[in-house]
Amino acid sequence: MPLPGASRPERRSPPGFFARLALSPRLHALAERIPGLRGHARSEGRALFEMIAGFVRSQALLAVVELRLLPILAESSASTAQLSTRTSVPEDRLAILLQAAAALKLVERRRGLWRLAPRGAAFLTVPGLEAMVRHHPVLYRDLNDPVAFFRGETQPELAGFWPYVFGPLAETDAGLAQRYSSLMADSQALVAEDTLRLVSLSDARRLMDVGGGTGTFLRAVARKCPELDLALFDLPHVVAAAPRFSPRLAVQPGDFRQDPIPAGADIITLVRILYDHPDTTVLSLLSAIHDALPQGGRLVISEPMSGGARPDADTDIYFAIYTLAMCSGRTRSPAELRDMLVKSGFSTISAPRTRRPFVTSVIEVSKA
Ligand SMILES: C[S@@+](CC[C@H](N)C(=O)[O-])C[C@H]1O[C@@H](n2cnc3c(N)ncnc32)[C@H](O)[C@@H]1O
Repeated sequence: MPLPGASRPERRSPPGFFARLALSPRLHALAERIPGLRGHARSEGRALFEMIAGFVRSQALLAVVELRLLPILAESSASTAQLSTRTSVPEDRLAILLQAAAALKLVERRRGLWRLAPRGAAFLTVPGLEAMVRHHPVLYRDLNDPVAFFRGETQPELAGFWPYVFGPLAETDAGLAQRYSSLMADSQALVAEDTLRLVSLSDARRLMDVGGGTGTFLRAVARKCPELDLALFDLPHVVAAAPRFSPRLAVQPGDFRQDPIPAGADIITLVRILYDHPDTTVLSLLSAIHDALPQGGRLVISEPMSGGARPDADTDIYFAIYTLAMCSGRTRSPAELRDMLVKSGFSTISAPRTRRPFVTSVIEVSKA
């Protein structure tokens, strides 16, 4: 029996059965000769290569976006020489980028001319994608030394980025604030669409969106439920820029880290809010929302969530590492959120629902 204070031997267990098999080079050679296993081995090989080379894809995409190749091709098809003139990229180097873009299925080549492919057209059409790609160099720089990053030895630029965009400093750089508020508003379209398909508002009377920015989500709510009274709660300098788009909209400036959440709504939404904040802030915000809701009132949490016990390739890589770089919040699993909701007084908590985990997942709770 270990003495008090003595360090316990670490529990170690060997890799699982399939991992042990995969560690055997002989099995790899054998797998190539057995039809059923051959397909599996090759798709695993491809998955490994995609993982290794993923950063080059993202940077090729960034070049395509920054050079505005897709909007140019949306106007009309063009030769490599014509595109070289428009982008000031030497023809031989641009040919390599265009070939990569074709491999990404963003563009395609017909009779010597490049044209927009359906995926490239979708990229241009889905709101927020272009702005999202264009803000990624910040995260890319933060991950330049990933070991130091995970050891916590770096000072990520992203940690100052969003506070700068939304914080008081933004008042001195309106252009930057506008650009990234637009990114939030643009990317909100998909989040709102999925959230409103997953949540019924038929019995609601007044909905308050806490941290609702300039009201993009509420505008989507108003389109779906024109009879609903709406309230927008966000920091004073953020709501100052919110268009008063409906006589049913009440704007309620406040700071949820120090002000109470105003009462009066029977449904409160938190859309892409909790993952920006540490556990202490989240717990006090959830308790304040519990206080503000009437009996039977509902809280809807909508944001990308970790897969928890079943890791999710989109949220547990992109969102979890993004929020780690922000140094303020974290991407939580539904089980973690459920624990925090219980601690905040909520008891009836729905199972998480999602249409596309990389867009958002929704948890609904009601006050008993
Ligand atoms: C990630 S944005 C999400 C905006 C919007 N809900 C959406 O999904 O597009 C976070 C929002 O929370 C607001 N916010 C951050 N801290 C806040 C606080 N202490 N009190 C009120 N709002 C806050 C920000 O101003 C910003 O509008």
